[in-house]
Order: sequence, then C-alpha cells, then structure tokens
Amino acid sequence: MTEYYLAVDIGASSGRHILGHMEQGRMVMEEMHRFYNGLTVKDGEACWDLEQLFEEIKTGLKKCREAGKIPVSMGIDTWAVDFVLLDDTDKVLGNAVGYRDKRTEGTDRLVYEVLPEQELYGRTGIQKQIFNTIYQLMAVKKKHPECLEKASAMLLVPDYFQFLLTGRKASEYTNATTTQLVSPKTKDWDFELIEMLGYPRRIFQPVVKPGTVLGNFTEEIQREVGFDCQVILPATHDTGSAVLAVPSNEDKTLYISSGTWSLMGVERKEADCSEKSRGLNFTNEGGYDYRFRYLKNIMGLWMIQSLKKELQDAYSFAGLCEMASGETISSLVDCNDSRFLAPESMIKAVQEYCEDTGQQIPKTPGQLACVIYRSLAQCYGKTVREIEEMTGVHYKKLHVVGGGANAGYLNRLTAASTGKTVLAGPTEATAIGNLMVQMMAKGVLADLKAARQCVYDSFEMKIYEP
Ligand SMILES: Nc1ncnc2c1ncn2[C@@H]1O[C@H](COP(=O)(O)OP(=O)(O)OP(=O)(O)O)[C@@H](O)[C@H]1O
Ligand SMILES: C[C@H](O)[C@H](O)[C@@H](O)C(=O)CO
Repeated sequence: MTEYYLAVDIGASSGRHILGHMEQGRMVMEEMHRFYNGLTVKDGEACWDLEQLFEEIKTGLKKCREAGKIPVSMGIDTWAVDFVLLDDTDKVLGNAVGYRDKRTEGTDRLVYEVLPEQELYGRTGIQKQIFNTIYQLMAVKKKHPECLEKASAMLLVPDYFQFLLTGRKASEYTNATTTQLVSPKTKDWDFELIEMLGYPRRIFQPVVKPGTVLGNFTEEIQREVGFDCQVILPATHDTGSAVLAVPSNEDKTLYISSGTWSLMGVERKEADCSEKSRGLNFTNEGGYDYRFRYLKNIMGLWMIQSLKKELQDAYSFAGLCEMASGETISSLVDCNDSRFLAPESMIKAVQEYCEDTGQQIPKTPGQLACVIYRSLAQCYGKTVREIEEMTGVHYKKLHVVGGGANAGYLNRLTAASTGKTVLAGPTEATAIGNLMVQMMAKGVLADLKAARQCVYDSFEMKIYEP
C-alpha cells in the first residue's frame, strides 16, 4: 500500500498541502490544497490571520481524507521570525503581528544599549534584520509589557500550528535560530542574552531538531479531520526546507531560494560570526544536521508580488515576466533599500528611487517589472562575488529553487549577472525539503545524501548558460 507523507508549506503569499510518496526510487508529489496568505491590518498593526490559516490547514487535511490518501506523517513549515505569546491557558496574547509591521522601528537601539551590535553578531551569527524576533520582542516589551508579563510561552508560527494539532509545545531548531536568540555553538537558547534583554526565560520552549516526532493529533483534531497521524517536525523555517531540496550533493553548492525573498548563499559546517561577515550582512541560519546556511536575505519577488497586487492582479506572474523581457529600460534600484520592505506603493517607491538617482523613471507595468528583475539580478551578481570572497571558493553553477525558478527572464538575467550556469528548479523545493525530513525520520530515505540524489532524479531542472 502507498505510504503518503504530507507537507504543509505556508509562504508569505500562499500556502499549500503537498502529498508525497515514493515510486520506484522517485518522489512523486500531488497538490491537495492551495490557499492565499497575506497581511491584514488589525488595530493599526499588520497582522497574520492565524485563525484563518489554521482553518486552511484543517481543510487540507480533510481533503486528504476525502481522497482516501491518509498520510503516515505530516509537518508544517512557514516563513521565519514571527511568533505568538500564549498565556497559561494557551490563549494568544495580543495580535499575531507580521514582520513587515513598523513596530520594530527604533528597537535596534534599545537592543544595542544592552549589547553592542558587533557583540550580538559575534554570539548569534544572525544578520541584522529589523524584523528579527529579538527586535520584535523588544517592541512588545516597550509597547505591551503586560503581554510579556502574562506570557507563559512564545511559539514561532509553525510551532504554534503544530501545538494546536498535537497539544505539544517545542521550538524547532532551524526556525529558532532566526530569532537571533540562539547560540550557534550550543545550538540552544542563549539564556544569558535573553536575561540581559529582560525577556522572561520561562517563555522559551525546548529546542528540538528537525526530524523530531512531536506527537499525534489531539482527539479533538482527529474528530474534526477524520483521521490521526504523526506530526514530524521538518525544518520548519521554509528556507531551511527549501535549501534541503537543492538537488546537489557537491560540497560547494551555491543556491538562491527564490520566493517572497531571495535567499542567496551556501551551506557550511561552521558559522562565520566575524566582523567582516557582519559588515557584509551575511547570516548563519541553523540548518538540518546542524549545517549552517550562510546566506543573504535579498528583498526578492516581494517587489514583483507588490507590483502585481497594485496593478489589481491584471497580469499574471508569467505575464509580467514576459512583458519585462521585452523592455529596454536600464534603470536600477538597490533592492535591499529599506524603502522597499513595506512601502504603501511599490510603484511609487521604485519610481522615486529612480528619480532620486537621476535615472529614467519606469512608467508601464512592463518597465516597472523590468527594473525590478534587473535590479534583483544585479544584486545577485554582487552577492555571489561577496560569497566567493568570504568562502574563498569559486562556484561554477547556481541552483535556483522555489516559485521564482519559474521566472525565465530573471533566470537569464541571473546567469548573465553572476556568470554562472543557472539550474532552475524544483519550484516546490520547500515542500520537497519538508517531505525529505519526514521520510528520513521514517527511514524511507536513508540520509541527506540519498534524499538529495532522489530530488535530483525526481524533478526537472531548466538550464540557463551565462
Ligand atoms: N510562471 C511564473 N513566472 C514568473 N514568476 C513566477 C511564476 N510563478 C511563480 N513566480 C514567482 O514566484 C513567486 C512565488 O514563489 P513561492 O510560491 O515560492 O512563494 P511563497 O511560497 O508564497 O512565499 P515564500 O517565499 O515566502 O515561501 C511569485 O511571487 C512570483 O514572483
Ligand atoms: C523573514 C523571512 O521569513 C525570512 O527571513 C526568510 O528566510 C523566509 O522565511 C522566506 O520565506
């Protein structure tokens, strides 16, 4: 009988339930449910609708039952850094504020009053992003101290959903590292740092590795969805899952996990917490098997997503990409400029940047998309050179995984700007990486090497030469 495994992969713009099984040594995937995700404003704060997302999670589970494809196990991954605080009756305290909200403005200074930025990087290895959990908790401490006082637990978003399914609280390691409160040496919470910052120690749950069996569904969930299954923690940070599925067993592999963000980097055995690395704003995110993802967060296709939304979804992603490829405008923006993180209008933000820098102002949808794609590609080129400088390795190929691997024009630009052969795909890398960890935990895939070989054998890649 076929054994199914279920990955629930929720990105910042969409979520999906993907069932996976093995057939003659290959992984076969089937999409069971897909749903929208995005931020909505509540009490003046940009929030995730976690209740709605949990409903979608259960809807997808019911669809598996209806199809007669009940998974042996399941696991959830989402974007990183965001969390909920729970009181001692497990009720959520305050809003589920999203990382693009402005509440963290100025909280970096408050953190650095406790510990200088250089020291913080030296002990966590995590890139400064104003939305990291460390700064978000400082915002809560400043604006809603009563929430921190009442809190008995902090759970990152996938940990929270998995708690709702099983009744068990834990902090999955790969996602926990994005809080900037975990030590790359001990792979555990840095309680000294946590206490210095005045965050209550009691709210931090035990850190557990991907592959941990969290437990079975509660009786209530079993009754509602109509079956029971094990919850096995994947790399719950979606980037952690996506990078697992980069189809290469070569020691020196360069990748971009391309979705809402473009996460460009390499895998390393040790974290580089040096001043030089901090200066270039590289991060050392915790990965499967205690590998580190040495990478840079680049603003990514969020810019295209925002453009598409602002144009009232009049064009598809494929359409925008195609239109952009026919344009000749040469204006470029610095994608990592903070003005692009959460602008009221992405169109205006791009146009103003071009105006401020004396470049041609893009006007049409095609021109706007062209400027964004070209700017992303330029940023990839610069980042590759920095990675090569930091690692002392010359890379020949660049793997692009995630939804952005569909963007043919961007892939062509990327090959040109980096000088690397671009291998695009798989596009559902995050779900695949999620499934890989469950299958490794169950012994269906022997180890990471075998699992990556299986991805290579199972999914197509498109090749773009520089
Ligand atoms: N056919 C296509 N042509 C061009 N671009 C595409 C196409 N399909 C998807 N994309 C790009 O991929 C992006 C979606 O990627 P993906 O589905 O991995 O994101 P996500 O899961 O919602 O978010 P996250 O990266 O946070 O996980 C879109 O924003 C779009 O820019
Ligand atoms: C904030 C983002 O969630 C995070 O940095 C990124 O790695 C991600 O999760 C992309 O989906």
